[in-house]
Amino acid sequence: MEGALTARDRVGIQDFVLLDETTETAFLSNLKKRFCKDLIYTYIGTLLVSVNPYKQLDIYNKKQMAIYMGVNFFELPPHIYALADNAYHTMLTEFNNHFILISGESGAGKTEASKKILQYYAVSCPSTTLLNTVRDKMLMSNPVLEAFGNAKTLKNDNSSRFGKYMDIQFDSQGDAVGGHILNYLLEKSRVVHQNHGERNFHIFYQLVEGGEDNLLQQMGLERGYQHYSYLTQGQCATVSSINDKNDWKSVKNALQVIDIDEITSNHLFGIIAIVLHLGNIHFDSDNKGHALLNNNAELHWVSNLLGVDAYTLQEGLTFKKIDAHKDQVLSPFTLDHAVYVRDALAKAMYGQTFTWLVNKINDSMENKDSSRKTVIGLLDIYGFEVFYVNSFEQFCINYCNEKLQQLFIQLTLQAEQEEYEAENIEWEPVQFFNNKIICDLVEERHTGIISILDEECLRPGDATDLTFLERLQEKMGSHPHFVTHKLADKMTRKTLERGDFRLLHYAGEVTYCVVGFLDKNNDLLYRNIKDLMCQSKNAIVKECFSTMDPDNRRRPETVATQFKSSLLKLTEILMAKEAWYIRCLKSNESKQPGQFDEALIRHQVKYLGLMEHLRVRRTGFAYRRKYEDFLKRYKPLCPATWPHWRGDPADGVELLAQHLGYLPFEYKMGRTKIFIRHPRTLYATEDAYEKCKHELATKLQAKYKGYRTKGEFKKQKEAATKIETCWRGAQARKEREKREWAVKVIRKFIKGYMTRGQAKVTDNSEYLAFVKQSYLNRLKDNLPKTVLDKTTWLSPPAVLTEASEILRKLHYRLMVRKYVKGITPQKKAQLQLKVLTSSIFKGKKDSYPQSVAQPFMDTRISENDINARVIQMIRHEHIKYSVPIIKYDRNGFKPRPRQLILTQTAAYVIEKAKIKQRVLYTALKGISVSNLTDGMIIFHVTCEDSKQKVCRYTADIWGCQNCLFLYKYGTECLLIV
Ligand SMILES: Nc1ncnc2c1ncn2[C@@H]1O[C@H](COP(=O)(O)OP(=O)(O)OP(=O)(O)O)[C@@H](O)[C@H]1O
Repeated sequence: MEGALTARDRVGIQDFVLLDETTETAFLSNLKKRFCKDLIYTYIGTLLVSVNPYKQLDIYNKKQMAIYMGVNFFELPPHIYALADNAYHTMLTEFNNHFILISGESGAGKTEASKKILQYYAVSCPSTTLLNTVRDKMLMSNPVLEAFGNAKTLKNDNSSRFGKYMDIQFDSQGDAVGGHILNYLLEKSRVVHQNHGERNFHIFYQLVEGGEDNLLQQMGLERGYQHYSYLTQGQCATVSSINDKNDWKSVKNALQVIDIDEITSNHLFGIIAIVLHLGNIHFDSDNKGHALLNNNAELHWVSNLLGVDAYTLQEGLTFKKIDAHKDQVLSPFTLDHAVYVRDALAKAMYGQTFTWLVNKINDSMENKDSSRKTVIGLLDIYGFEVFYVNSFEQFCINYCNEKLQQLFIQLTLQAEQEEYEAENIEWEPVQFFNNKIICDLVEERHTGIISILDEECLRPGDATDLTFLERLQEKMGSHPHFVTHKLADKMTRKTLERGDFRLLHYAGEVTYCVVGFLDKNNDLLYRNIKDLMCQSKNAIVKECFSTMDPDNRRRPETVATQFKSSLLKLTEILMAKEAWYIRCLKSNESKQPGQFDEALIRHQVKYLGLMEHLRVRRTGFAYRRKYEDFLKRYKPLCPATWPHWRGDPADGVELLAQHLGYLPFEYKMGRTKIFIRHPRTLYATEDAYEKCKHELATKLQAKYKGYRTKGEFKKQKEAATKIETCWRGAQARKEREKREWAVKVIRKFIKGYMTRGQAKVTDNSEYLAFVKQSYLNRLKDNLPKTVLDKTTWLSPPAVLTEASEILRKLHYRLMVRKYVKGITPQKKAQLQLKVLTSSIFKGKKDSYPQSVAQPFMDTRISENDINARVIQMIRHEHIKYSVPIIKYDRNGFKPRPRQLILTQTAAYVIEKAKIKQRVLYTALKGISVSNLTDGMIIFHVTCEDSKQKVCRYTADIWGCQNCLFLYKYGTECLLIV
């Protein structure tokens, strides 16, 4: 695609600066050559000349946009995208404000150009969801403003009938973050009157053609423009290039995007309906010539839609209220006057609504972030107009174009030449027509046309359009750019009516008809009507009329003066920004594609000052910069100036230029600036800078990374040291605490030791506890292992003497118990025998000691011995083990085995033993020892003895004649049955 485009673009010369000759013929021939090949754009340096092709060209798609993004001006064929992109990038690099002045006559393609630029920014700028919303609002403001502010004229089917200056705000990243629109002088007269072949504003037709049935019904409207007198005066409501039905849908959709909700939209369309109904209100006159309303239905709809009293409205349309002292007098209007008031109301309502709409759009596009932004302004203002009949509106529009041409001259031709002079640059002056003389003719205080018009509007007495003309003639007299029928020579007079005046504009002659000048300039609305509108239920009408002129008593500024002031402000806004120019040329009057009307284009080339601009560009310099700025930007390109140039900036720049290989004719050194002749030289420098920037960036990046890593390392080291210090501190504190604790413990220990003999007090309690614990611990490991070991028991500290003794006893008991438990019945029997023997023989028999170690093989104990021993044993208090014995129940002698601890029941046992003893002595017939090793001693008792209760009783139990007393031993228990 790019290749194809470049190939096509080899036709003609892309930049007029490179033309061999700077004649008008050569210029037009190049323009035509390119136009015939659909190459509608050509440069004059950085100025873009655009010729309206009147056909859709395939050069505005996203692919094309991508090709032009971030590419230097002259690297690609001329295009509006190239200009938009360069303005954008210059704004970003220099961080300053810019504006793109789009000029040309009506129908030359200004609005289209501004739309293309907006679309380009919408696609090329970085986007986020939020930014997309802003972007959509900016884009969608166009169809809304076009619907309400554009109309079909003889020159253009979509002619802007208002001036528009739109600021696109960018943040430092280059994101489009907001927008603001300034609107200038809407051609309100079109609401009530259209010339033949022209239409009212598009929105009226869109509503009656595309509006939904119920909406139309609600507003009392009928489908079709033919029902409305405000829409039929031009007799050309249907236009082939306009599709009102589709446009209606787009507008409704766009209103939503710009945050206008359904209720507000209905109020907005309600106003359109009110205007249409107003247009259908007709008046008759009574026999006194006073106006009478003859169409109550329309009045009803107007009052209904406005939400005001119908009678008051009727009164306002047919009477003037005059304050006479404290009373109010109603003065009836003539028929013409009533029509005038009706139209004035319709115009005011539409005009105010348009301003409201612009404000609403501004609200929705507003960026509330207060950070600094740069802007690119787009100025799309109505182009120079010459109609068959030109009125006050054309006068204002053409005055506006004069001002813009003046600005162009000031910023390009004049300023440029003055600068060369000031900078001492050799220069061959280029002659150009300075239109300041015409601007002065229109706007000069006291003597300008606007001042005279205002005077006529404001002076008391019967001022009329004709008296205004007379005053003009008086004051302007011999001005070379002003002619009237009276002042003209014979030849010219033929072309002028008596009520006309002619201005020789920079773009050509325009004859203005003075009729309506005073009324349009006054733009008055009677107070009673205004007050009534303030009471309207339609929120927009109410808001608009309430804020109209807050100071009700002061006469508002005239329309022309307001317009003059707003243009002055606009000039100031533009002068503070860097300018980019698009000069639009109309290719033919009949809006036909492929037609290159040479005469028409020659005329435009002439009045737009393109030849002069070309000459200045060719002999002049494309680029200039202050030495300091130039050096600041490009110093990295030369080792001598990088990184710092300490000497005179001019010398630094000279060195830089030489290092970059600038040829002597390519640049000039001025007093404070360097002037570079061709953009190519600058772009080559810029490319070298970009390349160098990358290298520098890599170096910087490396340095920065190193610096950051170092910093990071330093930080880490510092952190480590800190942590270490903290940790050490914590450790030291811990150590100190430990030591303190140890000291305390030792101190306590010593104190405890010193007072160990005393009763337990605070000072020795811990020590004693320690001593106890350590004694018990030691004791635990050093307990005597055998029952016979009587020496091993550790000697206790004083505090534990008693406890130690108890423990010792317990331990021995436990050992004894264990020992006893571990004794086999045989061994037990042996032992018992041994014990018995010991009690019998110890100390009595010489051989006794030797017998102790000898196990008994049989018993040689006499029955009496045993008997006596048993009794002794029973009596023995040291039997400490539980013994199951028979307890004799006194009531019935029922045996009941009972577990008794003998130590606790010694008395009882003894008592029983006595009984037994008695039994034994009386009933015992003999004792025998079992031959078996069952450890049984058998007591033989006679059972016949009836007195022997025990025996009898035992016999009951055993069921035998011979009662058995079984005395079982050999276990730890003693059993008596
Ligand atoms: N680049 C273009 N490509 C195709 N058609 C174009 C182009 N520029 C303009 N036109 C056609 O010319 C018509 C008039 O253009 P535009 O409305 O931009 O003129 P204008 O200079 O803004 O006029 P006015 O001053 O009356 O508003 C457009 O409706 C469109 O049909």
